[in-house]
Amino acid sequence: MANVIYRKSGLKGILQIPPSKSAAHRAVLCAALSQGNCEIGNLELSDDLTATVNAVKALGGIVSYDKKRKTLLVQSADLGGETAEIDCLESGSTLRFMIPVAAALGVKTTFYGKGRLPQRPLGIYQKLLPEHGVLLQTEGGLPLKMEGKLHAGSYTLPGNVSSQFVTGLLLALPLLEGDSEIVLSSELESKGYVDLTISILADFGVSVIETATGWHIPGGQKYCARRYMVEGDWSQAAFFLCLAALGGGKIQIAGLLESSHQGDRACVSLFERFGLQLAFEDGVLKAWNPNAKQPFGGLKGFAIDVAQIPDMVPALTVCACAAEGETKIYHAERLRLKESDRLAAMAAAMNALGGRVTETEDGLMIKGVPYFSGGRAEGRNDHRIVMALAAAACRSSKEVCVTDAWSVRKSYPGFFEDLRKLGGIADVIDVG
Ligand SMILES: O=C(O)C1=C[C@@H](OP(=O)(O)O)[C@@H](O)[C@H](O)C1
Ligand SMILES: C=C(OP(=O)(O)O)C(=O)O
Repeated sequence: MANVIYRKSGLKGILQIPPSKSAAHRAVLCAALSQGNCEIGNLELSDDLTATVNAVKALGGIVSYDKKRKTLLVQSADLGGETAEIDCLESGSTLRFMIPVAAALGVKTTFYGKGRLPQRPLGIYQKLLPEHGVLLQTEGGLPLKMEGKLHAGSYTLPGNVSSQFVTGLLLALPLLEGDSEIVLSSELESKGYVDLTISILADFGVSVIETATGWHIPGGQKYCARRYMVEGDWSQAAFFLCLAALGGGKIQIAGLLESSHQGDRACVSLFERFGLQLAFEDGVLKAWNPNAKQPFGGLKGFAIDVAQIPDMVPALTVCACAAEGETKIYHAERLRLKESDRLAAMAAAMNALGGRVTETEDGLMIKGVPYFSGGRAEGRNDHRIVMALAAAACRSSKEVCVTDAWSVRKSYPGFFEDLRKLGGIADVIDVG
């Protein structure tokens, strides 16, 4: 167990944003399912990515990581086998992507996980997979035992529980003999993640056709091996935009794709709306707040619909706490089902640091305060909570102490180091 102590400091400089965890999960699976050798460049082994790489190995994949070149080599191998054990650690993506993939390969698999993963929803697969030839057995959550081979057909599911079910099916169904349909019975949320899936599938030669209610997926397709470079992570960029908004110094972020399919690139317009200055020049996103010394840093609150961008909420909440007036964050129900209940976690953390946040059924109501007191907040073993709270130190009279520091390894192992490179103070203290 470790705490991180964030202290106020001048932040400025340039940082290389880490590769997108979401894009990397997809690229690793597409590469593993292809016939041939693939190199995936710009890949970092966060804990979540490690879970997906180990899942591929459990299904017979031959994978090696060159740390120096940040490159994963996925050698040609037929995935499959009779049985497998897959430990998804705390990664919802790994679990929800691997279930249909292993089912399409007909591998009798037991899935494990830890932290909050066993409580995160799986009901959609528990209903859909038995309708298509696959038996799922659990005494509640994980471990989950799966047996049978997935059949092509029509898959009807709601779009507002987790887009990861749609992505899992989109990865698996092209492997089946016949054609399949995915039919959405309610509007799709987190749509950007599905767009990202479809674009990476296309990069590996797999096509799906959008229909009025979902997608038509031709069966019998082959994933084509290729060299792939993972783009930068927009969800991680948001923490640095928040730091620029509250801290004032110019932060430059390299490695982001302006035309990305990641829905979280919406952080640009959202932080701009708060009052942050932003410019994308020569592939570098530059962010600064010339009014940082004014009361509320010249930032103003507003209402934000986060149905498509759930991972933005922790960073947006910290910024809103420092912005004048009220900010309403809504359509955020699914945040209660992530690594922590992120609505409860952010409300408790910011209130402990001197913010004014109230939980609503589907989000948060935030009243801005000119300064925070600082103090101690619970990270709740949630990487995005721990990273978001770094920015609170820019406006706090005392230091900000956050528990569960190393949860950042789930998606961004180098977060504290990158923060320090910009002049930030983040001291990690082992507390046994
Ligand atoms: O597909 C993905 O890579 C992800 C989808 C999102 O989940 P939901 O679709 O459950 O919102 C997001 O929160 C998660 O961090 C990554
Ligand atoms: C919720 C997240 O990931 P996952 O669903 O893959 O665990 C996340 O990275 O914030």
